[in-house]
Amino acid sequence: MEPILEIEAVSLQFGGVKALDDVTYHIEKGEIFSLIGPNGAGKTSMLNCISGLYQPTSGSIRYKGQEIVNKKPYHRTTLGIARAFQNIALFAHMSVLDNLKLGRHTLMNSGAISGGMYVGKAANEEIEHRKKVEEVIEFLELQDIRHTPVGTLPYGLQKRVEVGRALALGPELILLDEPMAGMNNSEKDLMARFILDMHEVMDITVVLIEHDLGIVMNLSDHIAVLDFGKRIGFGTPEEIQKNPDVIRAYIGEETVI
Ligand SMILES: Nc1ncnc2c1ncn2[C@@H]1O[C@H](COP(=O)(O)OP(=O)(O)OP(=O)(O)O)[C@@H](O)[C@H]1O
Repeated sequence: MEPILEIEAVSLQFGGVKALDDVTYHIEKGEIFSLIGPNGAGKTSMLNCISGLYQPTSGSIRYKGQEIVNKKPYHRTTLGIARAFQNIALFAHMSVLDNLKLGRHTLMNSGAISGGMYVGKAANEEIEHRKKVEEVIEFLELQDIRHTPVGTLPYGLQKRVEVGRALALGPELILLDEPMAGMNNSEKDLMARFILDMHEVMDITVVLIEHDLGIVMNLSDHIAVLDFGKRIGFGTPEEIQKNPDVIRAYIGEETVI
């Protein structure tokens, strides 16, 4: 298996706080990879470094062999990296369909002027956008709510649309920050199935932050564990469950690994 993402010696400092401290691991193409760790361990900071929201203080992030650490977030999106946020980043008054369409705006090549000059090219782009959005609506079973304003939907469905917004970008690598937070068990099971299908049917590499360790152990091919910004574990679910540093880090947490 070839790595799709290589994180090497990444550190991120906020004043006196080391959010990430010399973290190294890699993610293989086509796998489901989870980032776990106690609260404040640096998981979201790591996703922010991968998506380009934060610039690491030092270290390297290579995507398909290419250094991306200095690339802007939208550039990373065009390379195939999409992100669903922990706190839903949708337009509440707009419909599900419009939120998904808007997500694809970053990928539009034909601006207003070029769109006017090259009608054919713009029209083709529009058809391509619609096709992708419809594919996501079908995949995430959003048909019945396609015209519903997102703000009126129950929380679990809003989370699903948030994942859909990232999926509509047609990524090769999707970053999911707690996509099941606040969901009941049946909603969690459904989201787990969508994640498995993203990987099996759509061939997307998935990076997941999730607090429910049962789900993490069931879904993941590999896991990296962070604690106080440091990598304290990296391996298969079986290896992680036996890792004494990981067990120690979780003592005091309510969860049993
Ligand atoms: N923009 C920021 N400014 C200052 N400190 C920050 C910033 N972002 C994160 N931190 C700090 O970095 C550390 C890691 O935070 P981060 O949110 O990455 O952890 P986490 O593992 O995602 O936590 P949780 O599970 O609670 O979401 C924390 O001490 C946090 O306060």
